[in-house]
Amino acid sequence: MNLQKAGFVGLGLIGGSVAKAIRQYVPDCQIVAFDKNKEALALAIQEGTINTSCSGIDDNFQNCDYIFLCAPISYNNAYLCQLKDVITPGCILTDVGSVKTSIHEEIARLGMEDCFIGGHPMSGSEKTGFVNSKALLLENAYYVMTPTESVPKEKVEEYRELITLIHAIPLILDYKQHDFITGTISHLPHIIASSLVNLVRDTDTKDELMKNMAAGGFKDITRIASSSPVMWQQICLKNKTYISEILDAYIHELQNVKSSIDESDERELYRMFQSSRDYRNSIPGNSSGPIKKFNDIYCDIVDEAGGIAAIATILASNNISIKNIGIIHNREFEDGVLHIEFYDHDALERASVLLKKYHYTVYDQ
Ligand SMILES: NC(=O)C1=CN([C@@H]2O[C@H](COP(=O)(O)OP(=O)(O)OC[C@H]3O[C@@H](n4cnc5c(N)ncnc54)[C@H](O)[C@@H]3O)[C@@H](O)[C@H]2O)C=CC1
Ligand SMILES: O=C(O)C(=O)Cc1ccc(O)cc1
Repeated sequence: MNLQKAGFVGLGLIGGSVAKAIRQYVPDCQIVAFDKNKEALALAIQEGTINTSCSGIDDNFQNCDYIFLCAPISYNNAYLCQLKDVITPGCILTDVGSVKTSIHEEIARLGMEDCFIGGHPMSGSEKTGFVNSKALLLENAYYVMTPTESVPKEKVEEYRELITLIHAIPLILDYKQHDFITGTISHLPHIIASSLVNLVRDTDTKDELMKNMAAGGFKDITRIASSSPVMWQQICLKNKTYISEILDAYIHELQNVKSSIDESDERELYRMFQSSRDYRNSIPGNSSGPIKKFNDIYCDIVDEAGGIAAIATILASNNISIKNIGIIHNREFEDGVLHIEFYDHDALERASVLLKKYHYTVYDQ
């Protein structure tokens, strides 16, 4: 894999995170970027993430090995026409959009299939903007690739290597299959979260008792309702057919629950909660997915000086060596958590038992 120059159109949460990951793992790579937000570009230059800040899709984008489209979906699609005149032979054009069918259709319409591999990192958060971007966002997350039929196989392999290099997990899917899957596991949950929040707002008492009494369950399943409205508006519009189909299936599911409640069907209600609990518990702790064995644990720590040192001391005094340690923030641990990597699985298991004994909350992978 030879990555000398990468271009970014849109340098927000996801574009910024991919650019930072490339900067971290391919430090000599030249990175050029255009974003309509000049502050994001200025910050990216100041932090050393990018080398060149562009005022549009101009000649700076020539000779890129990869160009990443990381703006909201409809802008990515609209920029393809301009990019067609700028990209150099051999350049791979990719995007990070949450929906893939519309960009594949536009690529086909413009006859650009030879250079396009759709992309979608299955990680993110409800936050937006370059300021919130970080290379770690992509770590251990699935990164879906949707190559066209005609893009050279060696280009797909090179892209796969790049994704692995930035510590994400490549997964090749057909773009339609991608849209059906993400419609179910990502787009529907966002719609449910937002509509539930709106239901509470619309039925709350004058003194906002519901809002103030809302407990963990409500907060857990509605965190994503704080996401970018423009992004989710576009996702719903671009994945309209699948989302509509999936909503029908979900409404049917809700109607079944309602019937069970109306009919006081004890057995059916128990079956529903039992089967959902079993399936939910079978989802790996690392929700990004693959059953890949990591020697890592995540541990809550008190936010005060000496918190990390206390843990390091407990481990060291029990002859457990740490390979890597640091605080991370991602979509699973939004408030921050201590990530500890060990050299082997035995060390991980001993550390987990030990830290629990000291009353730390430990999340095993
Ligand atoms: N937020 C998330 O959790 C995830 C988002 N995505 C996809 O990533 C893409 C970007 O989303 P985020 O990074 O989250 O949003 P963001 O709002 O953090 O970043 C978008 C960036 O694009 C720029 N932008 C907007 N319109 C533009 C235009 N016309 N020309 C140039 N730049 C423009 C904005 O200034 C901003 O810096 C979307 O297509 C979304 O579907 C993919 C995975 C996860
Ligand atoms: O924050 C979360 O839980 C998310 O679901 C993030 C997310 C949002 C959009 C995507 O296309 C992929 C991931």
